[in-house]
Amino acid sequence: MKLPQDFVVKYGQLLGDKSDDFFASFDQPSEKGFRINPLKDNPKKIQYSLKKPVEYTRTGYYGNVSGKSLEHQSGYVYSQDLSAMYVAENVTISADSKILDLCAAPGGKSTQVASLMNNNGLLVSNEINHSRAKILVENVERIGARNVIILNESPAKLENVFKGYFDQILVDAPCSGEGMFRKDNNATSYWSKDYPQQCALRQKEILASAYQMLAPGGSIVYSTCTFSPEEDEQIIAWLVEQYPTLQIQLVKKYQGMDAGQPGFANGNPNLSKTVRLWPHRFRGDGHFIAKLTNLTDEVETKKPKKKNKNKRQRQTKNLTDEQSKLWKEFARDLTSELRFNDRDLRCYGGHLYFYHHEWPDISQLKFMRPGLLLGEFKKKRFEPAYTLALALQPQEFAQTLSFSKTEWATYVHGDTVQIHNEVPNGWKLLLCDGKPFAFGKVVNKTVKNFFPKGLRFSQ
Ligand SMILES: C[S@@+](CC[C@H](N)C(=O)[O-])C[C@H]1O[C@@H](n2cnc3c(N)ncnc32)[C@H](O)[C@@H]1O
Repeated sequence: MKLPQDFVVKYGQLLGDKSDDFFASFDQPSEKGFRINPLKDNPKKIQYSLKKPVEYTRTGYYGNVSGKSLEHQSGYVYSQDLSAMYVAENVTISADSKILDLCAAPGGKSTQVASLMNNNGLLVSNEINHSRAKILVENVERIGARNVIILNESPAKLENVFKGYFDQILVDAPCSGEGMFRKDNNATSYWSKDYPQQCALRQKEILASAYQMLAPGGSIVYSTCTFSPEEDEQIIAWLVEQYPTLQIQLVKKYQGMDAGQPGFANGNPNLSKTVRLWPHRFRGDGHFIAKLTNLTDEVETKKPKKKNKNKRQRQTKNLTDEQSKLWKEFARDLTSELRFNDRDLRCYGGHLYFYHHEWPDISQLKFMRPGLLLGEFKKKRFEPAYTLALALQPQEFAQTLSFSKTEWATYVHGDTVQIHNEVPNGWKLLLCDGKPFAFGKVVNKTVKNFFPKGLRFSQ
């Protein structure tokens, strides 16, 4: 690979006699990894080999998964770089954790955190870029978590709502992406000598917002997929100088992982508690990870919320009597805990969501998914969402219908499926190999297709 000349000079100086190995690593293929999803029923019953677990993760394995497989479509597996999958392992998760993933698209880390939360607490997954936020929605919905809100906001806007709120904040920052050179040849074309410094300015702004949203005792996990000291050790050195209540925590180093280098910044010895995953020393594409805990016990008073009368407010209202009746009719086939109390149901523009009544008010923010999408009200009927199907275990819906792999392929392609035995008409949770993958509606031995149009694919 042709690396930018300034890059070669810079890392030649920083790495000395190790730099040849570093440069050579860009010509080696990336080794593949994937994670399984403990939110699913029988998460290990998949076609992929689980013989090679990734030792520094709870759910990671070496190997390649196909984006067109049943396991991928139904959210049982998620393909992820071997170094990227160590980041979320450093987020502390407890039963009622409030967690923010501030720079979340396409969703590698959000899906990992959500899959480890066991549907407890709250994950707010945010992405500033709208088209990337749509991809985030697709990826997060597939894993079937019930405790995720997906937003499309700038970090500064989030501060108005979430000041001092989160126990854990993940900042997987936009960066100069040097760890992407191997995968994406284009990544070298927008790299320049000054690029890391420009990225560092943006990272500081993002972290300043993150700090405002951190609860006393809470932690920030900061990561990049780049090697530049300006965006790694120097950012952490700046952060602890700027916010003295933050203390750098030790990130555990497994085989092939190196300590962050104090000499790459201001010499603060605590920087060696951070971790560097170099591509010539480790099997992934490369990452930097730091964890900092907020040792203050002061809770700043909330800023009063400014009301902007000209701003278009989304319509947020609870259910009409008719909507409530239609939902209850459908929910009879759900297990009792999933019938949801009215106070945990919200309707936005005809779409029904599960939104726990104790979650904060997000009506002034741009949201992509205000909670778990349950379905949509259409002229005097309720149509359950694909998202709900993926959030269910087979035993949680009374009406199921099992498909063969061929029938599954027909359905995800967008076609109807004929059935040969007597099955009562109505909504069915469709299963293949025991895995819920969509809702379908049986009408006189035909399963009408409700697979989302934008997600259809052929084998
Ligand atoms: C490294 S990527 C995140 C990858 C993601 N965490 C994952 O694991 O799939 C960084 C993200 O930050 C977003 N971003 C860019 N500028 C930002 C800003 N000023 N504030 C917050 N996020 C920003 C980018 O759109 C991008 O999606």
